Amino acid sequence: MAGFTSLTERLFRSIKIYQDYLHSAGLPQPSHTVASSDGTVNPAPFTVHSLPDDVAAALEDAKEASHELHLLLLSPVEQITSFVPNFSRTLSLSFITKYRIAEKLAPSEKKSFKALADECNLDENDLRRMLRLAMTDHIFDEPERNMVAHTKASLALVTVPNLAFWAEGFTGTCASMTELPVAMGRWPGSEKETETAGALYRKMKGLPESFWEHLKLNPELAVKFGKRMEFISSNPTVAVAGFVKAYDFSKLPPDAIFVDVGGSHGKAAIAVAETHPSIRCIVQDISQPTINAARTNLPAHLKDRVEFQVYDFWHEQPIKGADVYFFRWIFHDWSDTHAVKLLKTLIPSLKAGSRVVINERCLPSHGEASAYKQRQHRITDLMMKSLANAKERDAEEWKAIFDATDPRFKFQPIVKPPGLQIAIIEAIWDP
Ligand SMILES: C[S@@+](CC[C@H](N)C(=O)[O-])C[C@H]1O[C@@H](n2cnc3c(N)ncnc32)[C@H](O)[C@@H]1O
Repeated sequence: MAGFTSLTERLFRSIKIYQDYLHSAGLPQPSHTVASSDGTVNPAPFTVHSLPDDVAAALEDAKEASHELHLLLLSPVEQITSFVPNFSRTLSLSFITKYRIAEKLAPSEKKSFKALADECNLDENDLRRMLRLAMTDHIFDEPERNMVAHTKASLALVTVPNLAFWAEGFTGTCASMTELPVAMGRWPGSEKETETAGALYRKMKGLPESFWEHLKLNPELAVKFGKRMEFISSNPTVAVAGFVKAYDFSKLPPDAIFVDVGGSHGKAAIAVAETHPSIRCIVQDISQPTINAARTNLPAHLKDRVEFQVYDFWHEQPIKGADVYFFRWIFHDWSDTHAVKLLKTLIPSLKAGSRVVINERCLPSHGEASAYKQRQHRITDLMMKSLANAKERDAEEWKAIFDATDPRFKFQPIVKPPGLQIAIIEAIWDP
């Protein structure tokens, strides 16, 4: 664990690199204030500017050092008590997204709490109290008493595609996650998707206990879920482009067959086909409407090389002898027992040398990453637990599910491309 002085020096050094770059590139210094030119869609919502690699690394380093420094500045008691505000802050975001408050305000407009409350059919005092809490995170501003204006963060809820859907869903998931301690005590080690924090929460609301059942019965939620996934995929540290760049395609025959299992709209397959002109891709998904939409939206020049197929991955894999069976964000939705079952459905279709390639998180092992770098992995892991008794896995757990399925799977070294949150996990079939 780094000490106070070294963290301060790191912070000073990395901020200087970032500031010098902004200065030399003629870019504005960081601020929360909406500039007159703001209000347009930011094509790269996760970064304010597109930065050279070394400057992006310095910025990341500054975030990490300031996070650790902040924790060192708190007393041990404050470290504990600061958890309460952390949780409450999600409530104001939940309120803002539920009532679409950000959309009611133009980029450079000032509007009274009263006018906003009237537009949302809410009580003025309730709205003021929630927004004033959000303002402590610089989400909205009160430039003069009782008047509300956008900050860059509140405006992002309007201009960044699907961010508001993601925030609404995420704050809802946080609410159901509060049942985790109860669920873990009631059903220790359960792998059933109906014995979860989410199930307890949904039951209280009279909804189906299984998340997947809930999604199936609620088309409106399914659409929102798709939008949230799209937002998550727009994060460059998890985007499919990162996989395409990092995976060594030279290992495959030039005319390889690449099956994107549970591939949704086929983003991964399309990216592979675009960059590798002789690879043929098949996208499989259980959802007929998803496959229909994906077919309609496929760029015309890929029609010969990207096919779509409705398929339920709990049944035997219909594409025999493919070179790659690719799974992105599939295994983390399922417990270990299910993961083994899923791998077994592939076995009758594998040829010698077929590869199972998984593009998901690989949790850091002990001492591998700082607390700051671990946090998002740990949150996602518990989110999957609360959703369906599913999980994120570390390197040992990934190997264990292949070993438990069949010793003919030869597990390969896991690749963790620098700057990406998601890893490449691979096993080769060796009969
Ligand atoms: C978390 S999304 C991942 C989508 C895609 N791989 C990606 O990276 O964006 C899970 C996908 O699995 C699909 N799915 C769920 N159960 C399935 C099943 N039994 N068979 C095939 N696909 C399934 C869903 O329809 C959804 O598109």
